[in-house]
Amino acid sequence: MSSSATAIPAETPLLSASRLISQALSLLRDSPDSAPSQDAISQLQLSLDVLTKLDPYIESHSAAPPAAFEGLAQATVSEDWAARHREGKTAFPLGAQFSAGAYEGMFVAQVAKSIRAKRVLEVGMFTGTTTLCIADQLPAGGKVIALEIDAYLKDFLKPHAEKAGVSEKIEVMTGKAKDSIETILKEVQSGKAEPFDLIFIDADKEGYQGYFDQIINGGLLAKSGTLLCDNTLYKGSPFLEEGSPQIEKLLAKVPGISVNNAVALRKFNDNVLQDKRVLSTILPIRDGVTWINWA
Ligand SMILES: C[S@@+](CC[C@H](N)C(=O)[O-])C[C@H]1O[C@@H](n2cnc3c(N)ncnc32)[C@H](O)[C@@H]1O
Repeated sequence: MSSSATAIPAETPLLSASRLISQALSLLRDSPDSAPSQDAISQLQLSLDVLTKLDPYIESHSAAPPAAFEGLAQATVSEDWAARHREGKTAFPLGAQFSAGAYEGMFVAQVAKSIRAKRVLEVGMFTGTTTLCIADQLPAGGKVIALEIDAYLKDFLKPHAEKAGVSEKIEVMTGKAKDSIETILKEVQSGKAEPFDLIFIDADKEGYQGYFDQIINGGLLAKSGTLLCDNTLYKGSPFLEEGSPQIEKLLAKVPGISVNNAVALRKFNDNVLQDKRVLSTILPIRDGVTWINWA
């Protein structure tokens, strides 16, 4: 484990919520036989507000996405993903929640802008909400190469990218990301293409370590480049003790959580931390984003 041996207290919104919950629990424990304490209930309600209003507030007070984002978001939300999967158009059962949304899309785009990125790689595109945000922030001649297993999703993004006027800045490579990265690696290693200024890994979670190894071992990330990896705080699972009753309960009770993803991301976080070639910080952005640079 990293971090200083001396813990400096962090006064955060999550700490406010946890303090309120802890006080409510004490009130409930002190009156086990009577009706639930009204104080406890109102404290739990307040902590619920602090927790559930955090992400919407961040989103409403962060940079807005490009105008064409709205149509793409609406199409993403109204699509019948279960039907598309039954028809064999998507390899996996997808859903609107697979999109990183406006706030995270714009965060990735702002990173691209701040480092003056010209070449960006996105591993796992879905409907391209983040792709669109990135492309909108790239300078003329800039390119985001998005890797996506489903050709259906490439077609899904097309009209929205055209409407946004960023089609020439987006190249979607369909097929398994591992194979697409291998193809790109050959181009970069033979000098036919430049390494990437920014890479965003957001495909299958069990594949993260493999993508990281391909990228870092193969020199796909430019020397001053930034690598971002999504979902590294996967629903709260990595920081609950492995094998504990708490993690078992989380895995059993949180809808849509995958045990394999939880295991893979816990290992991935440990490996990244121990990899002396890179410097990394986990940012509590939505489901967690790890920010990685060369050490
Ligand atoms: C979480 S979504 C990506 C969200 C997107 N990056 C965003 O910011 O909105 C993951 C995507 O990765 C794709 N995917 C999963 N496994 C893949 C693989 N082995 N190769 C390529 N794409 C894959 C899925 O089809 C899905 O569209």
